[in-house]
Amino acid sequence: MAPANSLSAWSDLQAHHESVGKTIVLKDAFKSDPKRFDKFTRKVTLPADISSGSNGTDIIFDFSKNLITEETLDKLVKLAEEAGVEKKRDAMFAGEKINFTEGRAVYHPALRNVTNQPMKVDGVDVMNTKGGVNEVLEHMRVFSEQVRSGEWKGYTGKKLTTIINIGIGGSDLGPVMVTEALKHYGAKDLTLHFVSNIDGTHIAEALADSDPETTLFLIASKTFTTAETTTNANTAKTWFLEKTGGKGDIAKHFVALSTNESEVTKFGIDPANMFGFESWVGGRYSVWSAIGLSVVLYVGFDNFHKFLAGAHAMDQHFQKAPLKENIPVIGGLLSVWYSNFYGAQTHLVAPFDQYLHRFPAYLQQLSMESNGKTITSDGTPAKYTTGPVVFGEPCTNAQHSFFQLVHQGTKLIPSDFILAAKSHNPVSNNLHQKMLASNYLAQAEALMVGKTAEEVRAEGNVPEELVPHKVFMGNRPTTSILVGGLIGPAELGALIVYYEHLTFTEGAVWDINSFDQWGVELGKVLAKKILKEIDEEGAGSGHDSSTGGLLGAFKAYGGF
Ligand SMILES: O=P(O)(O)OC[C@H]1O[C@](O)(CO)[C@@H](O)[C@@H]1O
Repeated sequence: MAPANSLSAWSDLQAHHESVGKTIVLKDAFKSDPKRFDKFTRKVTLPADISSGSNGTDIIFDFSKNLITEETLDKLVKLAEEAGVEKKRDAMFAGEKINFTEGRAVYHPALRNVTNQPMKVDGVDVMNTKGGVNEVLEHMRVFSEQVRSGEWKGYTGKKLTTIINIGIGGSDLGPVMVTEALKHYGAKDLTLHFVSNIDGTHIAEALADSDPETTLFLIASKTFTTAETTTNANTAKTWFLEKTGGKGDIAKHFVALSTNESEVTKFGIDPANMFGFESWVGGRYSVWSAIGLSVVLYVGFDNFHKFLAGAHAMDQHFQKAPLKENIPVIGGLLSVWYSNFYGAQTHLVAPFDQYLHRFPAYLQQLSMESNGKTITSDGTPAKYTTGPVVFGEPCTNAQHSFFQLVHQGTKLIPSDFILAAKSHNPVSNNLHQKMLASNYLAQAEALMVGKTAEEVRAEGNVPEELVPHKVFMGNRPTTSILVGGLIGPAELGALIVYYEHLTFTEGAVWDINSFDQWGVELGKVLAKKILKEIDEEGAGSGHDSSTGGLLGAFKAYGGF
């Protein structure tokens, strides 16, 4: 594919930005077009049998508070066409090796293919082959039901009531985020810990809280070679064997979620207790795979299945909807619009939902590990900016911390606000929910309409020298996502996949490979070398004076 800036739609958008984009005033656009909300709002509906609402759940994506006209959207769609977004999407769903730097298919949609469409990689039916998607799902179902019912017992015959998932990156962030988001559905008699950091505090705190007789360890690692995970897993194994006086049965207390059977076996886990998946599942897309076992254990298989089904519904929308109606495509094109034509460097995602408090952290890996790239498909550097810095926190908390900058700072920060119409906890007669919703609506409105100097003065009693400080420029774009009911498993699945395919669309336009992650390697290699040097005499070799100086100081102060 060609670099994005060589496409004629790109130059067209540049001209359009100069003539139209720069001058759009959103509040005026709403005044002059009463149908603007309808024109730029899109909806998916999740069917009743999977959704949390008895009549199904609508999820509304209101793009109308973005700096676009109908012409802008048409031109962005043209860009997607010229960049081959549909072709690339179809290649992904056809199991082609679109991860061209690793020679791999990108086939995580198969993991949530609950309607069992034929899906093949290299001619192999990945759904029904031995060890394939359906077989692993069945293994997850059986195992989770055994653990949840107490039929699966620890080495002294007790029910397992503590689950410690040891993994990092995609083998941690998805399970953490989803179990938090679905806490309402979680088994109340299970305690979950997620240990990811190599900082010994993380595993030590989890172990301190746990009883070896009733603890199940899930060692979650696609490669089973990640230093943090293998080190934490070995520490957990040593703790388990010490605490049980060597009587503890690893087979009853340790399972592996991985693609690497030989490393799993070397660690001492019986391959019968391994839940596998394939190399075509990228780490940041792996919560749908065996890596989601902690989710299944916590919320139960039926809920996990609904989670997959909600994701599948969004996959189908992405595959079938025309580009102009295609919700993740529009989201991705808006990101391109702001990044490449307005110079925006960031993207804020603020869920107005406490259960979604880890959603932004999850999206950071999804987006930034996927599209934090410079090199395009022909091996040359992109001459345009690519993946934005994604950040966020739940609201209303974020409003009381960094929203000052979003409202009055010098940067343009395109923002997504997410709200569910219904709360799982309608306490105080829904007072909290109504206040939450009023903030969700008010923030987007305030960011758009702003406040002029005249309006500040009209409030009265404002000293003239304070007027400029109280002005809000407004015209700051937001996308409002409204789940028309509760956020249950299916709704969550659909929301995640919206962002997955938004990220896909961005990468497809930018002509980069969204599916590798070479950028994490260099630091890993250097850390290995330095780890050795900590145990050797001196302050290492071949380092710059800062690294060498700090290494020496660390050894002296730490007594190493
Ligand atoms: O599941 P693994 O193989 O332990 O990898 C963990 C994470 O590490 C990364 O490779 C980055 O270092 C991520 O892409 C991945 O999700």
